[in-house]
Amino acid sequence: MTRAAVSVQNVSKRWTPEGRAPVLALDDLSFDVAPGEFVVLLGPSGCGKSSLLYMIAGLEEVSEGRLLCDGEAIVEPSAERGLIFQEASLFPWLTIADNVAFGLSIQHVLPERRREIAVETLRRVGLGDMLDKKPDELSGGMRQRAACARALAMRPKVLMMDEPFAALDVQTRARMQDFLLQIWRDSGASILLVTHSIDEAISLADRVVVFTARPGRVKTIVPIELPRPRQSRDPRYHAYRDQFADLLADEVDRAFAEQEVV
Ligand SMILES: Nc1ncnc2c1ncn2[C@@H]1O[C@H](COP(=O)(O)OP(=O)(O)OP(=O)(O)O)[C@@H](O)[C@H]1O
Repeated sequence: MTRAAVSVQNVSKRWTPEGRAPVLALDDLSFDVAPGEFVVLLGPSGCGKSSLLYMIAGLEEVSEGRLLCDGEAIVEPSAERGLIFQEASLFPWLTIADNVAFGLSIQHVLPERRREIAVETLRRVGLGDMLDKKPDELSGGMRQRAACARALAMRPKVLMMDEPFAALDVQTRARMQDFLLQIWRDSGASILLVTHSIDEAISLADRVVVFTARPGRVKTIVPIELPRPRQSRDPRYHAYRDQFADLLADEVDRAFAEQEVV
């Protein structure tokens, strides 16, 4: 049997904000991500999606349960598990090529090889002409592609993305989704992507993990059985859209109700 790229086993996360009562963000979550699988996490605001990514990235500890990457317990950050945020977190004082090369220096790649890998990866994401530009000279979509290049250069087994396209306009977002599917196929990495967008989930995912309102639990896991590229005109696409809208409606109501009580 193939080992899961990521295995989430009965994971709970409790945050204890200073001077306030503990918050149970995630409660007894279990699911696996297969090697090369594209999994989307969908759920109402505050249900713990980002918390889960931080824990898989090794930036936060689980309160209970176990997290494994390729059969090994996750105890700290690793180049095997890249994390990309909504706003590309590039160093503004470094060129795009140096931003990509910087991650490789942490991996102890020899300096001459770093530049080569950076150039090669930036070409793959269509930024071969932008090597010596600084991040603020690029558009939002280009900065996100540079952030993808920085993560991909490390050859991660798992690429995690926290609402990576939420700040982009509709057209750029659609192009970035196509771009992401292309690099996903090329790299063979597993992807775990958080989104609030039902359409993004249907366009991208092999499987969608739907979370309940906080504390986040797995409400259901829906495989998207549509050929790629996915056509929003397809009646089956509409059926998925209705299914997710119904699944989320109850949870969003619950999340609001809780906020009103607080
Ligand atoms: N560093 C932290 N310290 C304390 N509480 C936190 C921390 N990070 C998250 N939380 C709390 O955990 C809960 C889940 O937050 P999280 O950001 O993981 O949810 P989310 O599903 O990603 O939300 P959104 O979709 O709005 O980004 C929230 O109640 C949040 O306030």
